[in-house]
Amino acid sequence: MSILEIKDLQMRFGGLMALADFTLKLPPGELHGLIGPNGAGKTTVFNLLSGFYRPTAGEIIFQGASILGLPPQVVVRRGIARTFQNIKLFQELSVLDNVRIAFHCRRRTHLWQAVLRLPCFLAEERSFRGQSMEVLTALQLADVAEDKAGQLPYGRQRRLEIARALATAPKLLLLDEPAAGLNPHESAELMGLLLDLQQRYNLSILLIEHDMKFLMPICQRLTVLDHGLIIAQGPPAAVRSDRRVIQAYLGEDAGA
Ligand SMILES: Nc1ncnc2c1ncn2[C@@H]1O[C@H](COP(=O)(O)OP(=O)(O)OP(=O)(O)O)[C@@H](O)[C@H]1O
Repeated sequence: MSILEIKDLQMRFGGLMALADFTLKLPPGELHGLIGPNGAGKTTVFNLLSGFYRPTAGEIIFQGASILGLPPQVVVRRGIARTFQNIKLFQELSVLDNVRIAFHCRRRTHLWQAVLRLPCFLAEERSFRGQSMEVLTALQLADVAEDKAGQLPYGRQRRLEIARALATAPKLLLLDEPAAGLNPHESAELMGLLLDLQQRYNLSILLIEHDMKFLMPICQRLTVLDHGLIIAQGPPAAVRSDRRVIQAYLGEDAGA
């Protein structure tokens, strides 16, 4: 069974068809790449999956149930977490607190229990702190847990965004250009780290990335969008040699 099934998804903004007939079945544990030129509709797919937009047509089934029309905070609790193209951290808070905040959506104790500092609240806090440190360790950020997020080098801020998404205990992780702004060495390191996370947390991952070089070796399959339409879907080798992909997206880099 697929963990995610998207059927004929459509998003229209006034007269602009940003996405049409988008269909994808994602098996559990797949790392799936989403590529295409600027404005092709990639981020729109993420906004639809995470509840930021409501589609004008189509269906999204996640773990056997429709998530259509659910608001973002409910979608997160169902098990879909995302990162953004532009980093959205709490710059003034510590690295650890940025991750601890994300545990909020898993909190079982109530505000009045926090105010009275009841044992159940304190135990939950301790558990969240421990789990946050585990996530930071997985992202190789434990050594900077007490530093301000805004003072981290750019590459580490990108990793912190992923750590924060992981803290919501997702089954499906949506990563919007996680390697944007990284140098080739940092990008390669990040892709290796993503493979580790996929195994460690048993994740399905949908990953938007512009640089095909990094995507090809780590993805099981790819979907290529152009002007809101899927022009190819399949294993990297097949997609790479698809004539429409070469024309629309890869151009002269296809053989590189
Ligand atoms: N909220 C919106 N209102 C109007 N048009 C939008 C909105 N969001 C996206 N679009 C349009 O939909 C199309 C697809 O945009 P989208 O951001 O999904 O592309 P993308 O493939 O992620 O591009 P990029 O690689 O540049 O991030 C674009 O033409 C964009 O201008």
